[in-house]
Amino acid sequence: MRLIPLQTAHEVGLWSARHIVDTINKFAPTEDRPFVLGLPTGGTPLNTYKQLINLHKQGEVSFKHVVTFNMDEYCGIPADHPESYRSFMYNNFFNHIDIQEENINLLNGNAEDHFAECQRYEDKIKSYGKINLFMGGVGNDGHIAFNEPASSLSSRTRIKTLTEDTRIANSRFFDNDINQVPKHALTIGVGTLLDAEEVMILITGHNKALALQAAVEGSVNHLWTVSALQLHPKALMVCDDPSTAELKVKTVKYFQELEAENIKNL
Ligand SMILES: N[C@@H]1[C@@H](O)[C@H](O)[C@@H](COP(=O)(O)O)O[C@@H]1O
Repeated sequence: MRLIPLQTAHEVGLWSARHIVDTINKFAPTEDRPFVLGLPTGGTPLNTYKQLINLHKQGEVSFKHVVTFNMDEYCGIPADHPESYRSFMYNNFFNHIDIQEENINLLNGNAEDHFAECQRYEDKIKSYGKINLFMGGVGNDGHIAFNEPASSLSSRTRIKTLTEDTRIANSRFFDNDINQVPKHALTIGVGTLLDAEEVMILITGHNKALALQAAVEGSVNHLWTVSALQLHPKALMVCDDPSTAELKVKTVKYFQELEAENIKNL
């Protein structure tokens, strides 16, 4: 695991966007060999999306040959609901870049047959071989995508019941009214995420400090599904200072030293 200890959420946005752009450009995608990018929603990645749009406008990256797969989607709200993850992605990212509509993959939370919809998604990912880089956030309770505590660490895309904690946390997007927050969502599984070539998790704010501690210093544990990344050969945690509050000083110091070495060796 590589942990990038930064100061602010803004820096997390800059660093992660630069990492995505550099990884896409190094891959040099073409129509026949597209770059496959996994994407999250939430408040945390907003800085990254803004910065990716800036870098695109400055001509530093094209998304023409990038295929995207989003992590999750609510069930039971219309696709054009302002808080659907589809709306979030178009409003905050897709409408501002040169991605081709047919390269955007989103789960349909209103599919009549959830099982078939989730299988279709898994099959579509497989048709590209693998996801090259999956970006994610983390819930206060350490969930990744909507893999709530006690999710199987080998789970695949499926329907999940959201915990009350998650619905309370997400009620800030629904007039602070938990009754408006959907009770179910379709989500990629922990196993789906672990299959990606590289996983980059963004962690900002003091309310994520326990999740980061569980991810880095805890043991692999299905109650903190983000801890499954300890099993991934190329996992990257990009953090701001408040989110590291529960880590041991020596843990943060070690990762700071590693990054200082990396910069020296560039
Ligand atoms: N399903 C999403 C997750 O993918 C996201 O990581 C989490 C944290 O969101 P935020 O970044 O707003 O704290 O919220 C939701 O539960």
